Amino acid sequence: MRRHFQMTELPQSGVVASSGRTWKEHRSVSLQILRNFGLGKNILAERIQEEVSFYISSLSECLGRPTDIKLMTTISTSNIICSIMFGQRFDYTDPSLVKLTFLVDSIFRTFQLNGVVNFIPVLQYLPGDLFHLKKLEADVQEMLRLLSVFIEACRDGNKGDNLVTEYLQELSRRKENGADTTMCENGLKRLVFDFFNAGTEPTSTTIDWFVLYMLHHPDVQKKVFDEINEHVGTEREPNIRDKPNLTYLNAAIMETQRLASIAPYSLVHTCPRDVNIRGYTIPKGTYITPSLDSVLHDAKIWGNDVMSFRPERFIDQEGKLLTPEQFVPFGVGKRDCFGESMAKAELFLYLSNIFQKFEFRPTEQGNPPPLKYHLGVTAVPLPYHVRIVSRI
Ligand code: HEM
Repeated sequence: MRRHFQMTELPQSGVVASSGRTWKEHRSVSLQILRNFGLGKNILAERIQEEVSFYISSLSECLGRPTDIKLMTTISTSNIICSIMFGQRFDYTDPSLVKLTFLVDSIFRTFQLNGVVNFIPVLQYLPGDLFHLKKLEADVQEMLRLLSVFIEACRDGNKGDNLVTEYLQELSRRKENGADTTMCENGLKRLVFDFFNAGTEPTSTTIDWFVLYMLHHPDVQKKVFDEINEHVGTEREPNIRDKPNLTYLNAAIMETQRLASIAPYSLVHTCPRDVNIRGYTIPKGTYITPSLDSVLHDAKIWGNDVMSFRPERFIDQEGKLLTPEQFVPFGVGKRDCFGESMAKAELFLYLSNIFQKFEFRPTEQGNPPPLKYHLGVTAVPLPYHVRIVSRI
């Protein structure tokens, strides 16, 4: 179960923060819709690949000069989720998309900070905005307003495959059949809000961390490129069918997810009933904050070099990729990440394509930016600049 957030404007539905019947129905309907669009198949990969081409063009415009790639990356990953939800992608300078991207960043930054208000609700009545609750409310309202415009634009039905139209059609079908459903207009709004946030920021932040680690480990960056060069070459773009052959890149992505541990406290759960674990009773309704860090950074699992960046730990002696069960960046159990397979396809396609075409260097030779981060819902590297050099 999820906990109930102290938010006034956000409909209590969708997938991320709902529980019980509402969660079950919204998760399964969404999964069905995304499967019809090709989740887990190459059709979705082709949509991602198309967006990656636009991203590469954008990076190409920044060659040679110090560049902060974060905004571009977030806009690009949000475009993939837009194409799924609304059946269209947007130009990187589209004012609504740029605004939405800033709002995602702001919401992820402030959500964890004001979490304390959920544990001690009386704090929300303190004067001022110490826990940024008012700011969060304003950001959420603005995001809902902008997303509602995109939702409305889907109602005329000429946007191609999209989640909004499919949801509305399924809702009508269930109503016509007299089904007892939790689906409703507010449920759609909340679903779109959930997917826009969850589907944009963690992927973009992982790419941001990967590039940062490559600045610190040029030897790893070289091996990533050499592997791409050997198995794909530079004449064609890497595609999803290359994934099984690029073992070192896959391992470097996993090592980034392990070490950066971008969702260190996952999402808060609520205990659905009294549970007894090793002699301790956890009463029904207790908030549970899973610590993914405690697994991803456990020296007993990963060895004494647990805090070093070493992709080889995910490769066995025969050169095959290892996926230990303790590799849990997407959470575990029934409420694990809904978008795991999509995120894995995105990370592979973005990173194989950009590291095939570019070398990323620190702006000051031998002096990479610090591995420091801001902790909100996710751990986001502090803004940094890179110098992008073309390999082709
Ligand atoms: C590298 C990228 C990503 C990471 C590291 C990540 C990680 C996570 C984590 C840790 C959770 C919480 C699991 C729990 O509560 O136990 C989660 C939930 C979720 N994620 Fe992701 N995620 C990523 C990308 C995505 C994408 C691309 C989507 C696209 C739709 C997505 C959609 C969701 C949703 C809807 C939930 C809530 C699931 C539920 O409550 O049933 N995520 N994710």
